[in-house]
Amino acid sequence: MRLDVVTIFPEYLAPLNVSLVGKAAARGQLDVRIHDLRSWTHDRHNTVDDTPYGGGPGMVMKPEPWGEALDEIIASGDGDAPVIVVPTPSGRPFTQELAVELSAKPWLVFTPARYEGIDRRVIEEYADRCDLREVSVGDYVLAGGEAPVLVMVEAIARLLPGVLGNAASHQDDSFAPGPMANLLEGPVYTKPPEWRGRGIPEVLLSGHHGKIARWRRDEAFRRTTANRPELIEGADPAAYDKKDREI
Ligand SMILES: COC(=O)COc1cccc(COC(=O)c2cn[nH]c2)c1
Repeated sequence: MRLDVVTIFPEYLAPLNVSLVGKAAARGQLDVRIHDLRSWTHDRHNTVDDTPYGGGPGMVMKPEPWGEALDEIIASGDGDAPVIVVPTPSGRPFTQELAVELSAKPWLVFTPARYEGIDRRVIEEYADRCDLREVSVGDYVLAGGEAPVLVMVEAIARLLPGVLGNAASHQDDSFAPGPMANLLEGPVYTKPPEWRGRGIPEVLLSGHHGKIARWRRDEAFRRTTANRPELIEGADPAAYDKKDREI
């Protein structure tokens, strides 16, 4: 997978060259290219923003630098068009499902904005030419889209085959499809068997895999009901019972 990011803060994306994503890039599974938007400005001050038409607070990112940047990046591909991902509070929610969909794409271009956002005509121009997704990582407003890019790239890259150590790990992800879909993960424990007077739930020491699976499902239900009740109506308890019978 090729990943391009266009930003006025390239140093903000440095973490993409370390840990999980860094290793995948080193192994050639990921081709990460960080671009400084100001490379496509031509004035003495490398201007990327201007005052908003219609007035109002803050500044808007000018269309010209984005247009030159995206034209050059898209032209550098060997024919196929990238999916352009625009982090924005007003986008569709970033979900595990979307992470899975994007992890199957050969090329993603992220366009994190600063200020009050990018001139709308840039989005219209590239939505006409590419598969463009406006995506929100949460219902809050950040100073820029760079942190959302780090979040989305990590969620996507860990799904790439061989990038996450144990391939089985993401079957049990929260929100992963299947009978445990839409449930939050339950609690996890490891050695020592007692820590500050706190032990381990007996069932986890029983070696009875059926009981352990049921306990984990019940704990996931309990935690989801407590923290994210809105996810429960999507769950189908009958599917869980069927799953237990299969064990
Ligand atoms: C067309 O899209 C744009 O112009 C982007 O506009 C903005 C405006 C303000 C802030 C941001 C950065 O993203 C977030 O704050 C964000 C993403 N997810 N949750 C919060 C982006």
